[in-house]
Parts: sequence; C-alpha cells; structure tokens
Amino acid sequence: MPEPILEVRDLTVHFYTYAGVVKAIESVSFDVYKGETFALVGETGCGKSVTSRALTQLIESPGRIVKGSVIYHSDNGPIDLLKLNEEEIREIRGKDIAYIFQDPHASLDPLYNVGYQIAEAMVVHNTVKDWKDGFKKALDILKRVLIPDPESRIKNYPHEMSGGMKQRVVIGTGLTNNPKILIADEPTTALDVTVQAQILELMNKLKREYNTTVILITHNMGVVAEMADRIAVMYAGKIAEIGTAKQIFKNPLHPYTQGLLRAVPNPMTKIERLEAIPGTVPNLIKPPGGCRFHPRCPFAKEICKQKVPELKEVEDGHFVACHLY
Ligand SMILES: Nc1ncnc2c1ncn2[C@@H]1O[C@H](COP(=O)(O)OP(=O)(O)OP(=O)(O)O)[C@@H](O)[C@H]1O
Ligand code: NI
Repeated sequence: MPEPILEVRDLTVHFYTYAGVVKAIESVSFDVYKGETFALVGETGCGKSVTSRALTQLIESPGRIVKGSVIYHSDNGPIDLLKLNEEEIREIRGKDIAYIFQDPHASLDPLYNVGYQIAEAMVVHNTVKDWKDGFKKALDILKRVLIPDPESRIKNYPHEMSGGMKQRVVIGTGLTNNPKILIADEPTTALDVTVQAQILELMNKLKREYNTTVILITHNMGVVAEMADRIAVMYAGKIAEIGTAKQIFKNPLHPYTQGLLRAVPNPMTKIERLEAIPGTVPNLIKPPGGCRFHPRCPFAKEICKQKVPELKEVEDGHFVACHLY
C-alpha cells in the first residue's frame, strides 16, 4: 500500500474582492504519496496555484482558507498544517516543504550573490553550524544542480546569470534543507524549450537522490507525461479526476479530461488555449450550479445542472467527479 505523506481534505479558499467573493477552490481533497511525483493540471485560473499555496497557509489577503485540513505525516507524526500558527508553519515551509515558483527572477534577491542566498536558507533554519559552513554547503549545492564553474558562480549576482541558471539556483535553494516535499509551480514555463528539458531532467535526478516527494503544477501535458506518477485534473476550483498517469492518459473518464487530452495533438505541445473544448472557464464569483463543467460538457444531463458530483472511485485508485459514472 502506498503511504500518504499529505492528506488534503475539503480545502476551500475564497477571495473577498470588491466585485464579490471569488470561490477559487472548493472542497478540494486528495492524497499525495511518499516519494511520488503528483501533478496538478488544468487550464489557467482553475486553482492549481491557490491549492498548492494553501497547503502551507501561503494565502494572502483578500484570500482566506475557509475550510479544510492538510494532514502532513512528518517524522514526528501527523500534523494538520492549517492549524499551525504563523511561526510554526514558517518553520515547516522552506524546511520540510519547499516551493519553486515559475519566475526565477522573482525568487532571487537582486541585492545578494547566489552563494549568500543559498547559505541564508540554511542559516535561518539552523541546518548549518554557521555562515562559513553555509557557504561550503552552498558550493556543494551549486555542483549538485550542475552549475558550471561553481567556485566562481557562487559569487555571481542573479543578473549575471541566465534564466536557466537562475532556476537551477532556485531549485538548489529549495533543496538546501533536504525537504520532504518539493512544490514546483510551473518551474519551467518561463524558460526556453531546451532549458526546460534540462531543468526537468535535473528535478528527476534530484528527486531520486534525495527521495523527495514532488507536487508539480503545470498546464503542459507533455511535462506531465514525462514527470508524473499520478495526476489530479482540476476544473474551475474543483478536482475533476485523479488517477495514475497511465489511467489518466489511457482511460480518461471525465469529459473535461478527455477534452484536455484531445486538445494536445502532440504531447510535447504546450496547452495555452483549449480549442477542443468550446466555451470558457466560468467566473468563480458565480460558478455554474451542479457540476461546474456542465455548460461546456457534451454529455450534460439534467442532474448535472442540479447536483454537485462527488469524487468517487471508479476503478482501483482512479477517482472521478462526474454523474456519468
Ligand atoms: N489575490 C487574488 N484575488 C482575487 N482572486 C484571486 C487571487 N488570486 C487568485 N485568485 C483567483 O483564484 C482562482 C484560481 O487562481 P490560480 O492562480 O490558483 O489559478 P491557476 O490554476 O494556478 O492558473 P494559472 O495556470 O494561470 O497559474 C482564479 O479565478 C483567480 O482569479
Ligand atoms: Ni498558477
């Protein structure tokens, strides 16, 4: 039996804006197993980033986590991450659970050299003895993420590095404290295609070396096919389907997942727009009643307008939220 490292239940986040309450994610539930790469996929605005940030309470005003629990199975036993106070969650974030965001420019401080920034991540979490030790480890990390000429690169400021090299530094910084879970939100979207492939390969290598669990957020099905063990498909703030990569690619059940896969003629093409699925993503201030996908669904029945479909297990480990099943 796979062992869960995270159990997310009923996670709900709302943004209280002037235009109204944006119901960004609604009753999102899933498990992430130890050592796997778990991908969250779906069109822009479906709630991938909000979900991944909410896992460690990284939701800023006007957003609020209104409901849910996130049980993290730490070395010291299970903890509900949503019940921790500011200081406790900050201790977990960056140490047990690290994030890599899309834009390496935004993740690095232009005022400090990269060696300092990597060392700092370890110093603040007391995982090194002192700054000297921190710089020594920072050099190891630059080697691990395959930065050429690390002895001189360690003194570089971010603007002296290419985008791909900066993302390597960000990944290195994320891995400094040997996190149990690495959350990567579109880690390669800002990079050119050849650099993307190198970064993905690097993430796979590091994952094997450190035995890290990875939560990968992307709208690129090619990346998903390459990296994911299991996949959760999100639509308009809800989970539509969860399964192994094989189940999702070979036997997609949800009409939305089917549309998503049809929209990628070649798995290496990026999905920017879904031409195969007519209509657009609904407004999350007033989402459609019943199944949120029903206005775009070719198989919608009366019940789909009335009743929210529950996520149910249709075959072993394969869950779908759809009235057709
Ligand atoms: N600060 C905010 N204020 C208001 N609404 C927000 C805010 N942040 C996110 N949202 C809303 O929450 C919903 C989910 O956004 P989220 O960023 O999670 O989407 P996503 O799936 O990550 O999309 P993308 O692929 O474009 O990154 C969207 O409708 C978005 O408009
Ligand atoms: Ni996002």
